[in-house]
Amino acid sequence: MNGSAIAVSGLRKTYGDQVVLGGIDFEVPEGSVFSLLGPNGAGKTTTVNILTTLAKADAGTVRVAGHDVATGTKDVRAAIGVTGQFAAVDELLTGRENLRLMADLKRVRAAGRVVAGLLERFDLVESADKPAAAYSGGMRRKLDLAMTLVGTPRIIFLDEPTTGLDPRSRRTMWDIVRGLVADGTTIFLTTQYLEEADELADRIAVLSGGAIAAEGSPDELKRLIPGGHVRLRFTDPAAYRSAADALRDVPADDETLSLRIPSDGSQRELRALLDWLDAAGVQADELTVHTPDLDDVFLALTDNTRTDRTRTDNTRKEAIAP
Ligand SMILES: Nc1ncnc2c1ncn2[C@@H]1O[C@H](COP(=O)(O)OP(=O)(O)OP(=O)(O)O)[C@@H](O)[C@H]1O
Repeated sequence: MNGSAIAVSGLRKTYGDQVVLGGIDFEVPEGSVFSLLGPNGAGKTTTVNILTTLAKADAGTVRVAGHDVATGTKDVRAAIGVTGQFAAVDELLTGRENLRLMADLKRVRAAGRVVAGLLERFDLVESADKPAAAYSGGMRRKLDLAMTLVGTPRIIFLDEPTTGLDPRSRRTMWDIVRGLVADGTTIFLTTQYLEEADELADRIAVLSGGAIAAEGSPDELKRLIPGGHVRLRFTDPAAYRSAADALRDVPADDETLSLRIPSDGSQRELRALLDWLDAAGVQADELTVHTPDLDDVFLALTDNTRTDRTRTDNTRKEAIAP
């Protein structure tokens, strides 16, 4: 396998006149986490579908676990696990029965032991004999992932694995993913949560306009874009307007009544900024120091079509002295 779990070259896919993937290339080393990000409609699911043999490419080559997806469909399917697609949870069956069914389908030996091990690992022992219909969203996602792991696939596709989970369940999922990677599993992750990609991914590719707009480690991507900023927020539209007039060259957002001032967030720059605001008679209600994060990378590299951006934790809030 040359150390590559997934190798994609010149991958092209169109629907009618629409070029969804305009010849993309990327490689995922074995035992790593690769995250594909992009605005809604960028082609993430299309890519996952092609890589998992559910859709056909128009051109290019895709090798997964050393097999060409076009000619080695069976071999690819035997090597991969996909959450949310192949491993559909049957609501009427219990967690244990769902796992057992999957184990039987995959002809796993010592199925009872494998199932018991997975229930334990995913902390589902207590609810193992309840129907999946009675599971919470988080438990269902855990069961879904547990079902994906039956047969120990070497490459796992996780399509938005933590959407809708509370922060604790999300962290549990992250720990599970880290455990899988520590065991040598390769993870291909799509997520709406940039914080999740930041936490888990070794490499991230940002898909936009049919091409990979940037690829690199989370830190490399953050270095691609200019530094941080200070955001001033106002509650009074008149105060906002006069501040926007006073600070003419600063990007302003009329909807949120906020101004975005480029800054590295250092104490020296903040002091100078506060002096400048005082001199200009600007009185904001909230001042936020924002260091570059993946949200910034995402917004800089894509067409700003995404509005449901999530905030990462590196935003500090500070009160302005009246
Ligand atoms: N079977 C299909 N027939 C026609 N167009 C399709 C088909 N599947 C996807 N598309 C189009 O291809 C584009 C990419 O869709 P895709 O689902 O891959 O995007 P995505 O990045 O996964 O988006 P999201 O974040 O919303 O899930 C969209 O414009 C979509 O409408």
